[in-house]
Amino acid sequence: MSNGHVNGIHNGVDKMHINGHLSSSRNGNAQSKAQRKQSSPMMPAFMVSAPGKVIVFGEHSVVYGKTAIAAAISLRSYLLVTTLSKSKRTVTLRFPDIDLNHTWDIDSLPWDVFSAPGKKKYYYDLVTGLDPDLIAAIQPHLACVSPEKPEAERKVHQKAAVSFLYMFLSLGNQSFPGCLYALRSTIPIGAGLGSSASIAVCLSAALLLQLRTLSGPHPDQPPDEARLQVERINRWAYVGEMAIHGDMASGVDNTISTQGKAVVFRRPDYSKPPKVRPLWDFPELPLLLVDTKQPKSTAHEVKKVRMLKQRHPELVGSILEAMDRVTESAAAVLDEEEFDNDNAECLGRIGELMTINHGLLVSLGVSHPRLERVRELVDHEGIGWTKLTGAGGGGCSITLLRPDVARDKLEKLEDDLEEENYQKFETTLGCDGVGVLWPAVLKNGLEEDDELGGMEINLDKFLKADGNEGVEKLVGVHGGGGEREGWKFWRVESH
Ligand SMILES: Nc1ncnc2c1ncn2[C@@H]1O[C@H](COP(=O)(O)OP(=O)(O)O)[C@@H](O)[C@H]1O
Ligand SMILES: C[C@@](O)(CCOP(=O)(O)O)CC(=O)O
Repeated sequence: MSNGHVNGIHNGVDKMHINGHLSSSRNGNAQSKAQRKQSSPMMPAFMVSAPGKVIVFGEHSVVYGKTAIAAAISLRSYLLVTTLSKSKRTVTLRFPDIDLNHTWDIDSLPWDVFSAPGKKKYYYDLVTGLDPDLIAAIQPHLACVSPEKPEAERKVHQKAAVSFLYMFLSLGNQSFPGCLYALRSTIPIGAGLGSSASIAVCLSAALLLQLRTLSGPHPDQPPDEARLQVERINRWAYVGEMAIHGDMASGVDNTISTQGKAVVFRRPDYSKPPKVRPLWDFPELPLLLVDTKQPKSTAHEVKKVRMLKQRHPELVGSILEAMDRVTESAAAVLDEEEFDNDNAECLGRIGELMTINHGLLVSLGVSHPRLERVRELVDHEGIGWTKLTGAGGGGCSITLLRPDVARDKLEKLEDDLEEENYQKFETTLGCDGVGVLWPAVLKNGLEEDDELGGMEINLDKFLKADGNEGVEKLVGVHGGGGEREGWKFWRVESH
């Protein structure tokens, strides 16, 4: 780890004090004056951001240790973290996309349960399952979240809240400063594009930054060090994902959201970290991303497959095995040096594998008539190859477009989709992973290290920003390539 200030944050030995190793503020004088951490100035407001993803191959089979290929997309979540003055002992989530605004009194949270011997976890721990006692301790603090809302909305709120509270209570301690976490996302919610994972990644990165346990990102950081930071963020984001989806979550969503670009992912042993192979040269595939606008539940679809597997272990086992072969074949094709994303034959090979993958997903029962309708429209016109992406049961599909497809055919498809209430998304694959804007100030063309100027991202404006465009403009995303001024990313590539 590098020393000194990184990104304006101290790192190094003092993190141990903050993350609970030495701190014992609740029993007063146990800590000697000499050991006590010097009071530090209030942190500036800062932002973190993490992308959504598409699973190109291997959803569901990945839950059973098979291979998946996933790529980060340009749709992202943005989290603005504001530290409150010392006297304010509250923590607030303001997530206007889902109309959630909830405040907990920090001192009323179940710190004793989370810091009990055998329960306490540290920022460097690998947590591979949720602790039922800790989940139980959180329940009373969820019960008060949006009690007046209809059941469906309440569930969405509680998922976000449980993910946050589990991470906050595991990583933090009672002397954590009062904070406000404001979140906006350009990723459609619950559409199979990894909205929950991107939020878990933002929250994990924010908490680890607040605890001063991360170094960087900074431009001259060695890739090994950057990888360690990204690994830590990912581990805790996985905990947040499990809190939403249960222990069956494979971790592919949070991994691609943290790391960015594209990855070949496998988790054969859930007690160990996954095996992740980055695909640095992931080709710019001509993809059409379509949201069916049919709500789905990942947990429900994953459970359906589990039950099917219990009823037909051998049959489902062989389907999962076939899915693994499809993904491995696709990885091999994408890895070929001569793979050319403008070449019809190359695309056809990937397209064929997508069609097979989709067929296998259908046989597991995770498609939906609205997904099949997209496939029908695309197949009828011979436009490309379509598969569902994510958990299925609704959500999104991806279509790999033939390079020679006539413009008018494509326009007709787009019109048909619009008429039938589908939403098309323009997005790029292989985008950056988790990023940090520290402090939350846009330089407006000034030099990076110019201390004098810049425009602070205003909380109120952020909360009220109009749609995806408004959010992106406010956080400094501009230009067709999604350039972001001032944002920094952990650079893990070593080539
Ligand atoms: N923009 C958002 N603001 C707040 N919470 C969100 C947002 N997007 C997603 N979430 C949380 O993530 C959950 C969706 O997770 P999930 O069903 O896995 O969908 P996805 O497939 O998009 O990841 C929601 O119920 C909500 O708790
Ligand atoms: C179905 C699954 O493979 C992917 C789920 O993706 P999403 O939540 O629909 O974005 C589940 C998992 O990998 O944990």
